[in-house]
Amino acid sequence: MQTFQHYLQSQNQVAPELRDTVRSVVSACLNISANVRLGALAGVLGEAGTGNVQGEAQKKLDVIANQILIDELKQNPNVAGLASEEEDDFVACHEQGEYLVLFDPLDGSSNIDVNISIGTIFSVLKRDKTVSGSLKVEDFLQKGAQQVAAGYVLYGVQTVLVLTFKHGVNVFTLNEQGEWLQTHENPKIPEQTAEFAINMSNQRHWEMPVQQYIGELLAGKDGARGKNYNMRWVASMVAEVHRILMRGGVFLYPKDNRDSSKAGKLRLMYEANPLGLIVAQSGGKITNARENMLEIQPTGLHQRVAVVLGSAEEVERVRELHG
Ligand SMILES: O=P(O)(O)OC[C@H]1O[C@](O)(COP(=O)(O)O)[C@@H](O)[C@@H]1O
Ligand SMILES: [Mg+2]
Ligand SMILES: [Mg+2]
Repeated sequence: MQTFQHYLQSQNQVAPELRDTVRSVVSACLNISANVRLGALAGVLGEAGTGNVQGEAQKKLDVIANQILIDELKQNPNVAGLASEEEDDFVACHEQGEYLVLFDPLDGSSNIDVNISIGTIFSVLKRDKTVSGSLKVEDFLQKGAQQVAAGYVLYGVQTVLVLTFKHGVNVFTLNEQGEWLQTHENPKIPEQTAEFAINMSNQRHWEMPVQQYIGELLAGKDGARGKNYNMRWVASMVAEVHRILMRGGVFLYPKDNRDSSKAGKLRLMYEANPLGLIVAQSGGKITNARENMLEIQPTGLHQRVAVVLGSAEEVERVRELHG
C-alpha cells in the first residue's frame, strides 16, 4: 500500500508548494488525532468556557485543534494566511506565501465528549498575486470551484484522511505507526440511494419544498418515489459525508424559519465548500437547494448556507422541488 508521503511525492502535476501546504495540514491533524484518541486521559474533554465569533460555546478540543493547526501552518512559508471557524478574523502568515488555508478544526463538536466520530475539514485556495498589498478578507472570498485542494480527517472507528487535488479523491487510513496508507482510490458516490440524513427534530421549521421531499421519502414504497428509505443522523457533517462517499446517500441541512437572518446552519467556507469539492470529485452533487454550491460567490468568511449533498438523483429531486 502506498504511503501518503509517496503519494504526495508522486503528484507531479500539483505545485510542490501546494503539496507542502497540504502536508502541514495533515501533520497538524495527526497531532489533533493523538489528543482526540486520549480524550479524558489527556484532560481534553469538556467545555472551554469560551464562545466563537458565531456565538457558539467552544469545547476544549475545538480550541486545542484550532491552535494546533494555526501553530503548524504559521511555520510553513507557503501559507499566506489562514481562516478558521473558531477565529473572528483571518490570520496573515507569510507575505510571500501563495496559499490560503481555511478550516473547521473540529466538526461535530456535540459528539466530542460522547466518543462519536468527529473530524477536521480543510480547504486550500491560491492567493491572487495580481492583487497587491497586504492580505485582505477579499483574498479568501473565492468560489468553491476555485479551491485547489480540499479534504478532511475523520477521527472515527478508523482515522482516515480524504483528499482531493481536483484529480479525483484519495483515502488514506492511519496505521499504528502513525503512517497514512492509501486504502481507496477514486471512490464514487452512487447516483441512486435509499438512505437520507436530516435532523428530523427541525421538521416544523422547514420550508415547503423540504417538507414535501422528506414526505416523499417517508411514504416509502407507497409514495411517489416507490421505494423504502432508511435514515441516519450522526450530527457530524464530516462523518455523514464519509458515509455517503463510501456507500451513497443524501444529506440535508436546509434553511429553516427559526431565524430568518440565517441562510442555514453550516458554513460555506469551512464546511460546505471543502466537503462539496470532495463530493463533486467523486461523482456526487452539492447545492444550497437552488444553486451549485461551488459556484456561489462568498460574501463573508463566516457565511452560512443551506446544504443538500450526495447521490445525484436525490440532490436533483430536492432542487426540482425548489423550482
Ligand atoms: O446539532 P444539529 O442541529 O443536529 O447539527 C449538527 C450539525 O452541526 C455541525 O456539528 C456543525 O459543525 P461544528 O461542530 O463544527 O459547529 C455539523 O457537523 C452537523 O451536521
Ligand atoms: Mg463544523
Ligand atoms: Mg467546528
